[in-house]
Amino acid sequence: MTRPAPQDVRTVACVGAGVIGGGWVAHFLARGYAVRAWDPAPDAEARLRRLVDAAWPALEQLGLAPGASPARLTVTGTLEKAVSEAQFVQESAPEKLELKRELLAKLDAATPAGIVIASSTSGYPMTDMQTEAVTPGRLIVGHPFNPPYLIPLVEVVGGERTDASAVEWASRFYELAGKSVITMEREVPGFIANRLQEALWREALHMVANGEATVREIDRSITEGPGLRWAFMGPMLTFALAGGEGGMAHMLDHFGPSLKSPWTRLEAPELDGALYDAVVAGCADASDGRTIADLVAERDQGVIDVLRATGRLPGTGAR
Ligand SMILES: NC(=O)C1=CN([C@@H]2O[C@H](COP(=O)(O)OP(=O)(O)OC[C@H]3O[C@@H](n4cnc5c(N)ncnc54)[C@H](O)[C@@H]3O)[C@@H](O)[C@H]2O)C=CC1
Ligand SMILES: C[N+](C)(C)CC(=O)CC(=O)[O-]
Repeated sequence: MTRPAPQDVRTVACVGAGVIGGGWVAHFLARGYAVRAWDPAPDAEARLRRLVDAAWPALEQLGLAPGASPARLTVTGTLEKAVSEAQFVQESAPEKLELKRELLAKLDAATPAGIVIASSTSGYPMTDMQTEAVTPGRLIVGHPFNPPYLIPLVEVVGGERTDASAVEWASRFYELAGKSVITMEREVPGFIANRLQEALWREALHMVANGEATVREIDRSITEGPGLRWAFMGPMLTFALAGGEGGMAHMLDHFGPSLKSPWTRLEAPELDGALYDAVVAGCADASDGRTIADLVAERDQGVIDVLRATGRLPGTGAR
């Protein structure tokens, strides 16, 4: 067993370096880790370095750990080279179950014994992904939020064959790496936050499909409405306040019966060509000429402003 204490980790490997893998790379670099990354795409290194460069101004605003630098990123030519000296591995390959199964088995074979390997999956249970691994006890889900270098939350959960010690180790490691961790005691479909987001997203798609609301209206309904509260108070306590001095008990007495009103559709809509085109066109319209890079910069600044305003700028921690 070569698992270091979480506070002794110096080198992490990121396998799969797209939107989320790249975001993890930026996060770990900013936290002062040496990062070894591997991605099979021919243009992966250039893409990854562009992502890190674009994220760095935001990370500088948050405060870098001593010694943190993009120069501590090594992009390797093989998966084996990325993980051979890693003290933690974060997998962020495409969301395809068979691919994840094979990749996690490969990572398990190539990573030194005992080192914890986390998957960024948005929803596959680890039980379904760890089927091919020889030592599945060290495989966990560490589900981040985009961008991982700014959104604190990580949902951590193991599968049926995961050792409890790996879940505990990963939760502590992520905390030390500046994340806000929810450690789940058992596998739940969609984890917690994604299950909530998916419900909202499903209803948004129904409204676009039925011409009930535009993409722009849907986004504004959140940013000018409930989203302002959700940045610092979740939906439960927010609704407790809807009950006035009677709190949640009065809220339930008052509005509980309307839970049965047919406001929501529950079944996902068919993502047919018309809905696909309407959502893509609606987003282009709502972008008002801003490029994806413009929107990333705007989002990053917005998240930093909210974290600062609510007193939640993370400490940088020393390595
Ligand atoms: N995009 C998002 O908002 C979020 C995504 N996730 C999860 O993160 C994971 C990655 O998603 P994205 O970064 O969005 O996808 P992406 O498409 O941006 O990146 C995937 C990367 O994996 C690489 N890749 C392809 N085959 C591979 C293999 N066999 N081994 C290693 N790398 C391989 C691709 O070249 C690509 O660079 C998925 O499991 C996804 O569910 C989690 C949270 C949020
Ligand atoms: C769209 N998504 C399901 C991949 C999103 C996530 O998994 C988390 C996030 O960043 O909102």
